Amino acid sequence: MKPSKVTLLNPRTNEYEFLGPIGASLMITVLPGILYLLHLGCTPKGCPSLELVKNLPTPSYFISLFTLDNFFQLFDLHAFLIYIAYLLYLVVSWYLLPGRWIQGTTLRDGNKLLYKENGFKSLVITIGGMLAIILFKGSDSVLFISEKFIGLMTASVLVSYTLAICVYLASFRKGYVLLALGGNSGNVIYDFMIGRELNPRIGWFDIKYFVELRVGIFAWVILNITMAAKQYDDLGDLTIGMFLVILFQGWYAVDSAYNESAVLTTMDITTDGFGWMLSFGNISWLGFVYGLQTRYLAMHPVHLSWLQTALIVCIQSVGYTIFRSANNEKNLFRNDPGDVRVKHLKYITTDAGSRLIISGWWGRARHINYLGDWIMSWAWCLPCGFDNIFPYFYILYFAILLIHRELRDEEKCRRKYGKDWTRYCEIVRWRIIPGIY
Ligand SMILES: NC(=O)C1=CN([C@@H]2O[C@H](COP(=O)(O)OP(=O)(O)OC[C@H]3O[C@@H](n4cnc5c(N)ncnc54)[C@H](OP(=O)(O)O)[C@@H]3O)[C@@H](O)[C@H]2O)C=CC1
Ligand SMILES: CC(C)=CCC[C@@H](C)[C@H]1CC=C2C3=C(CC[C@@]21C)[C@@]1(C)CC[C@H](O)C(C)(C)[C@@H]1CC3
Repeated sequence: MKPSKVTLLNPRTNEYEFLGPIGASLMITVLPGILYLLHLGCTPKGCPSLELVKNLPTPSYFISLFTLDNFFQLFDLHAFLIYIAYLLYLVVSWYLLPGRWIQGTTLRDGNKLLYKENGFKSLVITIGGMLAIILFKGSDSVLFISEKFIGLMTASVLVSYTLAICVYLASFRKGYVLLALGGNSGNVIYDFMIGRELNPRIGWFDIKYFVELRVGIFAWVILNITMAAKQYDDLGDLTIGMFLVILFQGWYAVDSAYNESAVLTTMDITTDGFGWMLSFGNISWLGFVYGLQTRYLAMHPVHLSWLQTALIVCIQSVGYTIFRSANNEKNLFRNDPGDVRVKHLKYITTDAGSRLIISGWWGRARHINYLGDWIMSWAWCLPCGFDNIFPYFYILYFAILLIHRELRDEEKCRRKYGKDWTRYCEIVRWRIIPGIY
């Protein structure tokens, strides 16, 4: 019998990533443990806390974290309701705020989806609202968020797992469903982790796009402002280190929202299904790990010298310049190669139709933008001083993420461009760090 169009569009694939079902099982169980370890292990009394040092995280210690008693200590109904109210706020602001409807890239079924672009407006209003509350009602008016940090984090974990389960189950509904090529292996654990449906939607509401650019990033910014308010409430002043971190990370978040349409060409939107990885990764990991430094500084203020401050500002400036100019160069070249700012760039044509830049930033390394992003992570961590390694976890995590992401992107491009990609790699030999890697 001739396979249906849907079957042809959703071929079964057994090429695993992330070490397949075993890797997926480890991610789904261990990463939440690391999330709690980072925050339960860092307290005002110590970071890591003496309790943690005594109970070194052996497997049995990890398992002991997941007892029902511990869960009910971590679960706070009031915090859960606050988090649900936060999600409702995000959905209502997406719905009510005006915004352009922009097209995504062409899907393999030939369709193009529309996305509402109003994230920047929504984030600016959210930041403005937070600052207005602190200005008019005092820094202590938002401290309930800091006091309920673990409860809010638990709420985010519950929401991320619930959302991933619901989207996974909905991907088996009757009718036409476009699956992610890498998320249709048939292995439940793996497909649940990597994401089975490519673009799960409720009407015009794109779940992946909304989660990718709102839930985690907005929580990150709100928690950072809250930690700064806590430090101000404790000290009567803000240390320069805290100021730098909330400025740099707030800038990164606003920059992401300002360049919202750029996310439509990332592999998360074009290739990956929406599963546990993007659900937990955005909602809980981005939301509660990316602000590790401000939570540390709220508990353990660090005073920087002007020379240290100047050095950190330089590092951020170098990182952001590489990050932003490299991303702009590619995005501009792809959208309008005749633009005066990019028409000088050299490129190679490919049988796939896209052009690959071989000069400028993209002639230095195949993912020079990742290098800029990682350099910025140093500027986010150095303000925490050198008394403790906890805040520097982000640098290690991010290096692993970007190296792995580059390998995934390389595989995607090799499949797409074939010999043209080999030719491109002979011209642009370095992956991320020119002359090194
Ligand atoms: N803070 C965080 O946690 C994270 C941040 N990021 C950041 O997001 C940004 C985007 O990264 P990412 O989503 O991985 O995608 P990239 O912006 O790196 O784009 C990769 C794609 O660009 C195209 N491309 C590759 N080489 C060339 C070239 N020489 N000329 C033209 N086009 C080229 C290919 O797509 P095509 O098929 O169109 O050719 C490739 O798949 C990065 O700056 C990264 O640092 C990313 C992940 C996590
Ligand atoms: C621990 C775990 C499950 C990791 C999953 C990885 C995710 C944390 C990241 C995968 C891709 C991401 C992107 C961003 C944040 C982190 C995750 C979700 C991003 C939204 C950050 C801001 C950038 O400007 C971006 C929009 C380009 C980026 C998109 C990818």
